[in-house]
Amino acid sequence: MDSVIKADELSKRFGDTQAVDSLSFEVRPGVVTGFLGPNGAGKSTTMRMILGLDRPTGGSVTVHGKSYSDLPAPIQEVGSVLDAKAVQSGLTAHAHLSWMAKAGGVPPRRVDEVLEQVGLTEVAGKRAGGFSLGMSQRLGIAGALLGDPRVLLFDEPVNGLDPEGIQWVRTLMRDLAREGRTVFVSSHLMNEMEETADHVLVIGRGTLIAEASIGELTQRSSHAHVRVVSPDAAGLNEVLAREGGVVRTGEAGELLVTELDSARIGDLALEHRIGVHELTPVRASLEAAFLELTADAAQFSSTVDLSAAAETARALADEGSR
Ligand SMILES: Nc1ncnc2c1ncn2[C@@H]1O[C@H](COP(=O)(O)OP(=O)(O)OP(=O)(O)O)[C@@H](O)[C@H]1O
Repeated sequence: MDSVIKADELSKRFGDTQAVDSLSFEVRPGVVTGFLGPNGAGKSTTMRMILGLDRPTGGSVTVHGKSYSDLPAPIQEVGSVLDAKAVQSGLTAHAHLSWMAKAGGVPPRRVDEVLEQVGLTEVAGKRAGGFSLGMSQRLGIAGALLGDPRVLLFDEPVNGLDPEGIQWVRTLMRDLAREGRTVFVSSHLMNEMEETADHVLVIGRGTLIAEASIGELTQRSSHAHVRVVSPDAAGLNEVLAREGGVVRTGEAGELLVTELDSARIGDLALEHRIGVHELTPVRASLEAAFLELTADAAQFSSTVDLSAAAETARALADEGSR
């Protein structure tokens, strides 16, 4: 499918800081695309440039082939939450959204619809300034959905949310993508992206370090394997090795097999009349897969900034293990 957001050699310099450095990428509709990178990597600046809030110092970024300022009805094409606390704190939730609707040419009935959608109907008449961070995130999301846009940008949307709020945001993003919308969401947490995104762009020091689908990344990784428990582990080990399996033995005597999938392992066990008590495909964690990917990129690609890749992998792994 055609890309909706397209960055071409996009760059932004603030004084001595190269916040975004010749970044090229495309974001497609119908999936959640994660924008992953450690703090300060340039994610917010990139999102601000997509929304026309920061001017690129080089390159360009477009939405549906146009720069944001050239979109005829921006709020009805692109919805965003950059800073959940950026509401007019003196207004009620309802008044804040009504003001946004009026400014954006959106019918007033949408206000009640989006309040309902984000679960804020009960507190619609309360001042937004008194909202908790979770409620503010919901209000920010209501504002993003107001114009029923086909493109949604979320900058660190789960920061400060409780587990129930996090689950709610994840489900919402997946639902929006399933409706065919383009969902672009930033995070500095690898684990977060693993649960939410279908595809990830990884940036470090303003440059693109890796791009992959989550499935590709975690299934192709050498850390992906099949866990097999058998009363005749030694016999099965021999059979699997003969058929091209690479077998390690785990701490509890289980077999950890790569190069053969679970169906083939099950068939071979049956053929040789060997009992199997457990047969579980285990995906690699995104973290392990990413460390491997950046190591590969460092080995094979001259276009990747090696020290940035290593630094990014380290920073993301540190965050993940915290
Ligand atoms: N208005 C600004 N003036 C000067 N420097 C800036 C400005 N905005 C961002 N920067 C710098 O640009 C770099 C990228 O920042 P950016 O906020 O885009 O990163 P990020 O990946 O979104 O990280 P975070 O999650 O911490 O916001 C950082 O070094 C930051 O200090």
